[in-house]
Amino acid sequence: MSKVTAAQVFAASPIIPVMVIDDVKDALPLAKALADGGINVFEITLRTDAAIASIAAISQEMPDAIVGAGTVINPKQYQAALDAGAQFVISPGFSPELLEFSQTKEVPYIPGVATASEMITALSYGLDHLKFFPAEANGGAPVLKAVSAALPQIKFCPTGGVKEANLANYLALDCVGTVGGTWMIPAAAIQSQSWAEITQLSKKACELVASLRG
Ligand SMILES: O=C(O)C(=O)C[C@H](O)[C@H](O)COP(=O)(O)O
Repeated sequence: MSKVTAAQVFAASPIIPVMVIDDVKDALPLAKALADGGINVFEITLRTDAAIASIAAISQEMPDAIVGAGTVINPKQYQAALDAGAQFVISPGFSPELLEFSQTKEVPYIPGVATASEMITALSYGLDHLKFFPAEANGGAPVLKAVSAALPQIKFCPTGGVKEANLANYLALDCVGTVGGTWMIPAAAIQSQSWAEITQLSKKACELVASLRG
């Protein structure tokens, strides 16, 4: 497991899958299915009890992957994620305490933002790689295009409602570094352990990105 910056996280993969893992036994097969499809940056949401153990398992077994903790909403979770080996921490939003805490850690923090004021607040902490959440509900690519005219120093990871049908709108923007989403990981496929299906969907997503980005 190596140290990475937020810029390296964004550069490492044009797609960051948001992984909801209910059972730690699914962690490795799921991560390997995504990696087989060409995706090796992972956001494991802390919305489940199995998340921390899943981060630890994937970090240990897949040293070439970049493993992140998602939905981190307080410093306690932030620290637990770091202890498990998370290489980046990402949130749907931020709080003053999370921003302060992040300043004491080397592992990069990618806070979620939706407004120009939140973006400016993040910038004041030196954070310029941000999650735009929930992307589609907040106006999607047109909003990012408008906001980046004023704040061109920010790179975004739009997440929330991003899927194959609207991917092109986001990837057309220079301010979009990567996109987050779940469309290549249907919950039913995890439940039925259909790992080949997840590899297939990941491959398709990567091919689509390659064709859009040229
Ligand atoms: O918990 C978080 O921090 C999140 O990022 C919430 C969702 O998992 C993403 O918004 C993915 O949303 P969909 O791709 O629309 O399924």
